[in-house]
Amino acid sequence: MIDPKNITGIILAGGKSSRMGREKGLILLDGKPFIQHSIDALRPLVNTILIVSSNADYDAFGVTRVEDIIIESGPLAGLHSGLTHSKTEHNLVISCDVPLVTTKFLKKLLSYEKEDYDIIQFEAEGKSIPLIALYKKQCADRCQELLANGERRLRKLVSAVKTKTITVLEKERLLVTNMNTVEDLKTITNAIDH
Ligand SMILES: Nc1nc2c(ncn2[C@@H]2O[C@H](COP(=O)(O)OP(=O)(O)OP(=O)(O)O)[C@@H](O)[C@H]2O)c(=O)[nH]1
Repeated sequence: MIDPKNITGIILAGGKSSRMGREKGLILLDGKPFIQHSIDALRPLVNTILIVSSNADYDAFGVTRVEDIIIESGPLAGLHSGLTHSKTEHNLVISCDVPLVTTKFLKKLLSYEKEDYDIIQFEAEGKSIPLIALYKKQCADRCQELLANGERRLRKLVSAVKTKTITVLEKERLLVTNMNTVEDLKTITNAIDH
């Protein structure tokens, strides 16, 4: 397992939340904002947490906030900024809209560290999940090159570097639920209430 002092937690929260209609990271689930769920899941595994967003409302969470260096360019640019600001080789990256992710689940990403991958990500039902993943800081340079070429697709980064993909178990599927719409929120609120 990697020492927490060698890992930074990076939470991407700089999106437009246009499908949800309000700032996703601030939505309450079980009385706690999504972003606080992410902070709590990361906290035991890392010494430093960075929120990547231009929204100063996130300053209320007592965590360092950094802004995108390349603006209006989506999650790849958020990742670029987070990795550029990070002072550690290893970086646990999550989006702010997966509030059911747990520490135990994230720990799985840390167990392959000796194999020297640039990215260790999950996949579920044939779809990769690069926004719940472990990244080497050196990926920042590749992000920058891609963005400079007008590329915004995270999967272009994933396919360009040494990547390990771990399949999410059936019983873990709920944990990676991505909340993009009010419907998603209703479905999940019902699922965890029952
Ligand atoms: N820092 C940063 N994060 C971003 C950016 N775009 C998206 N994200 C984050 O990346 C994750 C996935 O974003 P999406 O759900 O694809 O996009 P979104 O803009 O948040 O939502 P929609 O407007 O509904 O597409 C979320 O945690 C976003 O906050 C960006 O330009 N900068």
